[in-house]
Order: sequence, then structure tokens, then C-alpha cells
Amino acid sequence: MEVSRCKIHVDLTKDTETMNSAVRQVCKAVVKEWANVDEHVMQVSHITGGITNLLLKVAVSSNGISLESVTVRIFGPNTETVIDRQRELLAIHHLSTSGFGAELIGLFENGMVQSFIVARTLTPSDISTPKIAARIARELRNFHEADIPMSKEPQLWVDISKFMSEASTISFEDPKKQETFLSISFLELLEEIGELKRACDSLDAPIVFAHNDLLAGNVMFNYETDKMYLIDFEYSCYNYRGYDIANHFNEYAGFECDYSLYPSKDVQYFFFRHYLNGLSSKKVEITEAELSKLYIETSCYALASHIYWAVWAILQAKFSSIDFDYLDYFFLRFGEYKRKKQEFLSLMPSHQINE
Ligand SMILES: Nc1ncnc2c1ncn2[C@@H]1O[C@H](COP(=O)(O)OP(=O)(O)OP(=O)(O)O)[C@@H](O)[C@H]1O
Repeated sequence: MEVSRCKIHVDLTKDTETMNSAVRQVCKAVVKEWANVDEHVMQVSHITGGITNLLLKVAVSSNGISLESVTVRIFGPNTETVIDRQRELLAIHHLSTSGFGAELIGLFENGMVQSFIVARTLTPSDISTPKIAARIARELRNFHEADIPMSKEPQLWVDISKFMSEASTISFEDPKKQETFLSISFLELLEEIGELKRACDSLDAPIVFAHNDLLAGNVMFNYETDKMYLIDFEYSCYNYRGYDIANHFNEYAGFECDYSLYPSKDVQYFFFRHYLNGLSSKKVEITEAELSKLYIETSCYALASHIYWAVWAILQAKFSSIDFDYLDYFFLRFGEYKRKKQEFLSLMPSHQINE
């Protein structure tokens, strides 16, 4: 599949009209069918985001009827600290060709144009309903089987280590933030990461092409056509199967971060059965040993997911322009890690905690 490219840069700091005009030019340049469309019939509207990552909808309409729509994503400044854009674009290109997510139509200097998905975005309470959870499990298994031509090395610990190196060198101008930042013990974090990595490595978990950020807002479902879309591959790369599933389970906590909503063993087993069955229409024979292995794997990697997003939050506190208390989020995720550590690691067959 051919992806068009153009050299236009959309300046996020400019006023809306100037920016929208640049967005229309991008669309004319990369959407082949729109090359000769008058810019006046292209309506630009806001989907999400602001000065960091902006997602727009551009619709071509005639007599007030929307004929065709695309999305335009403009990457914000500083997002490269936590997102590897080369890795993301490579993944999007191949996933889009294999029918996952939105179709990649074109690229411009600081963003991309994709097809507009007509579907409802799921909410945190949707993803734990049995029918939807079963479907997500099957779709996720299918996603995990994608063969993407990039390094097959799992990136979890590589990324955590990169984030740690970066995070240990920063400082904040705001004295209150600096004080909170200085209360983070990097030595303690390093020790926890080392211990958890040893525990996770001993599981010999399968490596798959993982989504790595499967929160409710990254699942769209068209109830009429019965089609589910996993979207937003900013963090996708090869990683541990249990990590991706656990990271999704951690998202049951929703916007309120209510981790009491983390699924019980029975609820996890229900998910695993559908996951192991995949999209196969035949019922696959699943053993207790397979379920138990997945349960242990997922529990250990749930801890890794807390660590990953905790360290990520330190960098966001420094580099993101989103008005959110990321340092508070660090303590929330690291706190939840510490709260669950004993319980989850005690499930391991070779339980060895050096305390
Ligand atoms: N191709 C698309 N078609 C229609 N809607 C979309 C499309 N891509 C994204 N959306 C909508 O925009 C929302 C945000 O998209 P996405 O998660 O990709 O952006 P983001 O900036 O990375 O947000 P976040 O960081 O919160 O995940 C989605 O939850 C969905 O509702």
C-alpha cells in the first residue's frame, strides 16, 4: 500500500484559521481523491488534544452532506521523549496494511492522515462487561499474532531503562515540583526494577507484537457492523504477552484510578479463555496449566505496567504541556506497585524476593 508524503509542517502555535488552512493543504496533498477539491468544502473539526497532540477530523461535504472524512494527527513538541516516532510509524504502516486500526493515508512533516473510523469509543466500564471483554481478548490475540518487521526484542525493560536515565537528569524550575521530584528515591526505584525484572525474566513469557497502551479510549466498536478497532499504536512494539494483557487489566481502574476494579482471578480466566481461543470459530481446547501460566505471567507484569507508567509520568511532568499532576500520578502508580507486590510475586513458582 502506497503512503503519500508531503513536506508541509503544521505549526501548532499558530491561530486556528492559519492552522486549519495548513491542514486542508496537507489533505489536498496526501488524499489522492481530494487533490482537486476546493478547500472551502473541507470542514475541519476538533476530535481530541490541544497544544501537545492534536487530532482533527476533516470532512468533505456537499450540500451539507458529509461525503468522506479523514483524521489528521499533529504530533506535539517534546513527545519524542517517551514516544519513538520511527517505531510508531513503522508499526502503523504494517498494522494498517494488515487491517488493524485506521488506514494510514499519508504523512506530513509533523503528523499523519488516517481514515476516519465510524464507531463508538469504549469507556472504562464498557471494557469489563463480559461481552466486550471477550471480544477484546480475541481481537488482542489476533493483534499479538501480527508479524511486524521490526526488532523482535521485547522493549519493556529497554524503555524503562531509557526513561530512568532521562528522568534521573531532570530538574524543575517550579520549587514545589522540584521538592516533590527530589522526594523520589531513584535508588529505591532502581532496586525495585532490578528485582521485578529478575522475577519476570524467570517466567520465560512469550513475546508478541504488543499494543502496550490498551486503555478503553483506544478501543472503538461499531455495534452495527460488529467491527472492533484497536487504535493508537504510539507505544506498540514487541513485548511480553502478559505485559500487554496486564496493562489492559490495569485500565479497568478507569479515570479515577480505582484499582479495586482490577479483575479477579475468575474474571481473568474468562478473558484468557477467549484470548487463547483467538478469532478461531472452532472452540480450542484450553488446559488449566495454560490458564494458570497466563495468570502468573499477567500478575507479575501488572507490576511492571505500574512501574513503566510511573517512570513515564516523571518525564511527562517535565516535558508535557498537558495540565495534569504527573508527579502525583507517579506516586499513585508506584504506590499501587508496592501495594500489590507481595501478593502478585507470591504467585510465582520460584518466589525469591530479596528482602
Ligand atoms: N481514526 C479515527 N477515527 C475516528 N476517531 C478516532 C480515530 N483515531 C482516534 N479517534 C478518537 O480520538 C480519541 C483519541 O485518539 P488517540 O488515543 O489515538 O489519541 P491520543 O492523542 O494518543 O490520546 P491518548 O493519549 O489519550 O491515548 C480516541 O479515543 C477516539 O475517540
